[in-house]
Amino acid sequence: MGKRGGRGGFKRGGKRDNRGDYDRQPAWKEHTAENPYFTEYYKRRWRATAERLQAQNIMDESEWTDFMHYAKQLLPTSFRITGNKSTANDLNQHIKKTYIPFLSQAKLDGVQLPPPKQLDWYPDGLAWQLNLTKAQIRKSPEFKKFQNFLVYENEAGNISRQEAVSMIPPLLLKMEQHHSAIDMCAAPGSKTAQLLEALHADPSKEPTGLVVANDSDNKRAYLLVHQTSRLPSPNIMVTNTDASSFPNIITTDETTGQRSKFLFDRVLCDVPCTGDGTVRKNLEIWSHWNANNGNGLHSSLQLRILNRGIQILKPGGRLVYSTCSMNPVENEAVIAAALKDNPHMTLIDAAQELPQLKRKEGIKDWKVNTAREGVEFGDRELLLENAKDERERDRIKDKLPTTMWPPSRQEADDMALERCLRVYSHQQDTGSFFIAVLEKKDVADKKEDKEEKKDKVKEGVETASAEENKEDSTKRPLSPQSQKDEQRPQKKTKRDEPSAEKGKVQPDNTFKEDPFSYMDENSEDVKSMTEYYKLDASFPKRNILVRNPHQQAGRTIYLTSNLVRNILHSNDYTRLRLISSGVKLFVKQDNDRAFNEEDGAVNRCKWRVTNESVNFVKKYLPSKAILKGSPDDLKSFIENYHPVISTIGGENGQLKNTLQKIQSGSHIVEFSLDNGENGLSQPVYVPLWKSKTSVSMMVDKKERSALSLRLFGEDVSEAGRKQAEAQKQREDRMKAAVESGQHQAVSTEGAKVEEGKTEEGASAEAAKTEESAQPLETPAPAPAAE
Ligand SMILES: C[S@@+](CC[C@H](N)C(=O)[O-])C[C@H]1O[C@@H](n2cnc3c(N)ncnc32)[C@H](O)[C@@H]1O
Repeated sequence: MGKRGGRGGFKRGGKRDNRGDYDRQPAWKEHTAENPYFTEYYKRRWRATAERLQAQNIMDESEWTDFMHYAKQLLPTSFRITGNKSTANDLNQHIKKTYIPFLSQAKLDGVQLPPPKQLDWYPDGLAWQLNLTKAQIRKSPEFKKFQNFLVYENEAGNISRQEAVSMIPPLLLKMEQHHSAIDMCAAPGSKTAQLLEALHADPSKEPTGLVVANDSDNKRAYLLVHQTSRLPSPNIMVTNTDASSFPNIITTDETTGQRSKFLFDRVLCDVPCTGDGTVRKNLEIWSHWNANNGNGLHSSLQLRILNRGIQILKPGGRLVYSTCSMNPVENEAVIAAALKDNPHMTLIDAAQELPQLKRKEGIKDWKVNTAREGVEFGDRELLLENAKDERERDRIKDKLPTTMWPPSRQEADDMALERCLRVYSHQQDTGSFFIAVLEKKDVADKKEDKEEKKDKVKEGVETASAEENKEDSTKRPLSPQSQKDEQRPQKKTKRDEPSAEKGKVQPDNTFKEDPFSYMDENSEDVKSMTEYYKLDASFPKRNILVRNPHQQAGRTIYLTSNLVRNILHSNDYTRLRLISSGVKLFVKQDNDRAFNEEDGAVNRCKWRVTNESVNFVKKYLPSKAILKGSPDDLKSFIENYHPVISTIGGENGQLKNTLQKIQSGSHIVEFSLDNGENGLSQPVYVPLWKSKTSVSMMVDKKERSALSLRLFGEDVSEAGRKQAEAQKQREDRMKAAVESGQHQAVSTEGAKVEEGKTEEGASAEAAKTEESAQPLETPAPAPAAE
């Protein structure tokens, strides 16, 4: 989160100097939900002159106790139902019909436990909150079952654990299927997932938009590759750059060949922040919190990222800036500075959007912690006046730019800073969050704006607009005023080098990704794929991507959208620091000996459809090329990884007859599974690999288990059986230990295992390795009999 450690130097009880209290912050007691500096910063309790009663004035005095009460409670779990609209509504109905009734009866020690509740402000009721402790869940058989269901569905990518308030920014971005969006600071990717869902909301339409998920941290960028693969999309690009100098993207008009700068319809700046809105989840923030951290982030990163976001936003486009901090220096101050510098940007009144969401208005006045300069809430001009020499003056200018201070009341009113949204923990039992929704005036508005400005200039109200001169320079991220004030050199990035400015690509030796190239649509490999699968002529053959410079099919073949293809043709991927794009389309299946040696096979094709691409590929197949299966058939595939064909679906299985007749290789099966309650009203499509006498369903084990749970009420898969066995063994061990008087030691161990299971979620995702990011689609080995 870009948090910085507090500066050392002043120990608790150490020598006092004149620098004020905030800078004396000691290494506070580990993980105590208290921090007097936090309280003093947001609400002063002492020296209670009327003006100082609340240092930042972020909420009414009367609310503070309530706020602190919630801030000290652990955060309830919240989750969203993911996927397109119809599958998400299905699963939501399943939760309501299958789980809520019996969870509403659940009691612990005779006391009724609160069932999960829908977040009333979230569209279509697709987000839920569960307010129980881990221990309560563990002890309640009903909730334990529900927890198990959540874990499986989360792993299968059908639900996503996400902090409730973190769901707000993408909703306010109003992403549609034709929009191109960039998530500038995207990892671990929960908001990117929401953008992708919006892009694919209507499964009957092929989206023309784009989602670029960017993060400057290399490891976290790979986490994005994993996270975005949960919602496979040909319209995704994952990049690994510093958002404050995000490179210009070029696109080429296919008819005229004209190259132009690409701008986004939607920009999300969910910037690194001090994170004090997440204290209910990240307890360590209580001990590390320090007002200086917010000061440091304001100009070094947050404002620079926002300014770059504004530069790459299309006129008429929408931008959301958000932080999980309550600090006005990281919030309204950044927005005010950006608005001053970009008169073509306006704050949108989002009062009517998400009407059920309780929120407070943005603030127009705040104070800046200047304790390091010896005055607690100092005035910048006075500090500069009192500086003892030029060096100190330069340091103050550098550390405390003017943009940190509030604009004049008139300016704040003109900017309508009250339109920013502040959401606090006590309002609806969540974390705290800050969101600002901005819009870039479109061309028509701009004309009006210019006219208006001319009039103003005539009237002598304003001098020429900075907007006309606004260039897309990564070297001028701060406002003209602050530039003038600061006269300090900006940190240089590689892209700031003169040759980069002239369009020459600087070799970046730190970037080691394999190249991206598109296959020749007339190549033998592409022909073999299209002929074998009988792909419709509308299949976008020219968008088949490979990861080598030779346009040759490697082990994995990807599919991208037209727009991604255009971008990849028009830009050097190393300049964009592109690390992945598109959806995994086919994987080479070349280790099935029986298949390779099979006699008489026509159009033998070694490219098998992946589970990620099955829903795209099936749209281009003639309907008779899609096999049909029943719930019994599916059960055979879930129970056994490589069932022998003759055993599939029991005695009356239809699918086995078809499988016995068709040639070996990759096939797609449609399962109609709706029983009115399982939340599977849409057919489920899965890829199969048929070998000589056996078949494998190429679906990873987590998804098998989730399907099994929905269909049969239990996990009948091999993995599920093993897990159940392990659980039973643990319980037996615990029982034995209790009997032999070692209860304490073993139950702790048991609890740890359970916790590990229940903690699978956004934060646990972060720890996942690349290995686990790979789907567990192991190619079917030829059965022993073959
Ligand atoms: C608040 S988190 C983003 C959370 C994310 N939007 C989500 O909802 O899952 C901030 C992210 O910004 C990244 N970051 C920090 N500095 C950055 C920069 N200069 N450019 C791009 N990303 C940056 C961090 O690595 C971190 O992943």
